[in-house]
Amino acid sequence: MTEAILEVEGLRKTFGDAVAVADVSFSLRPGHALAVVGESGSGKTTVARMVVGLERPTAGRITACGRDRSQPPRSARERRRRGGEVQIVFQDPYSSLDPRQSPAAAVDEVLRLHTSLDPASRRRRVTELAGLVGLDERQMSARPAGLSGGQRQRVAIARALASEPRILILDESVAALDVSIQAQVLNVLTDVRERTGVAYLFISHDLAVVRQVADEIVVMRDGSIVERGPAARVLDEPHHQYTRLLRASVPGPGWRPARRAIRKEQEAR
Ligand SMILES: Nc1ncnc2c1ncn2[C@@H]1O[C@H](COP(=O)(O)OP(=O)(O)OP(=O)(O)O)[C@@H](O)[C@H]1O
Repeated sequence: MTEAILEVEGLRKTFGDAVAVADVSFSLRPGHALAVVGESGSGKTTVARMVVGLERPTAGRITACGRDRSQPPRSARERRRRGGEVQIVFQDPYSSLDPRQSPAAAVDEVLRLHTSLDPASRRRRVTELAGLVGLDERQMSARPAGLSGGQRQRVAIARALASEPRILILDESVAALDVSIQAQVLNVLTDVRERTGVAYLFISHDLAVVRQVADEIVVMRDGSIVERGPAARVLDEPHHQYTRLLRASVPGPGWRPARRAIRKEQEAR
């Protein structure tokens, strides 16, 4: 079995008396996509923030690319290396970009920080990354205000990929987009994974979205994992009642109000 690119063991985070993440363990294989699902407040974002280094774990271990990152980095170099290995794309494409900076300049900034490419090679790489996410030259030199939500999220993905991360965390990255635009960005993510071999940690409350991208799923409730397994199995034959509840609350073909769905499940057992 391939060694995990990301390993999380016994991860815990408390804020004062509040337990945001109780005890979470999972692993992600290179090039795979693991979704962390759960309703609002279940601790998904806190897990993502700890993995990328924005939040310090109260307990537990995070190993990415074979190196421990449970403790803060000891040097600027270490910080930069960690930043290169794991990148994150947030939910809100409107606030995640500098309004004064063109997408090309934003991507170039990351290339300058994380690579030793000369200016001409950086320009070529900016064009390559733009192609990877489906943005043209005009869009790459526009101001973010002149781009649509989907285009901005493509910029955020291109910028995140500029450091050639092995792991990309997508924290509700398509949640703010219209359904048709969501589908386009999810297609971009599928292409990117195929072409680069990057692994995804995909945080979402939306099971319909998760179905399109994830190989495996962990289901979080109140800071703990209540179910895990291959995506199709968890979505089509959930073992845990909470997963059934989540699934039942997704409007779509066969949708029923959650309470009734749960009662029916219980009656059927
Ligand atoms: N900085 C913080 N200070 C205090 N409590 C926090 C902080 N960050 C998160 N929490 C709490 O931790 C719990 C988990 O929050 P988290 O954002 O990780 O959940 P989530 O599943 O990602 O939900 P959402 O999708 O709404 O962001 C919540 O009860 C939240 O209020």
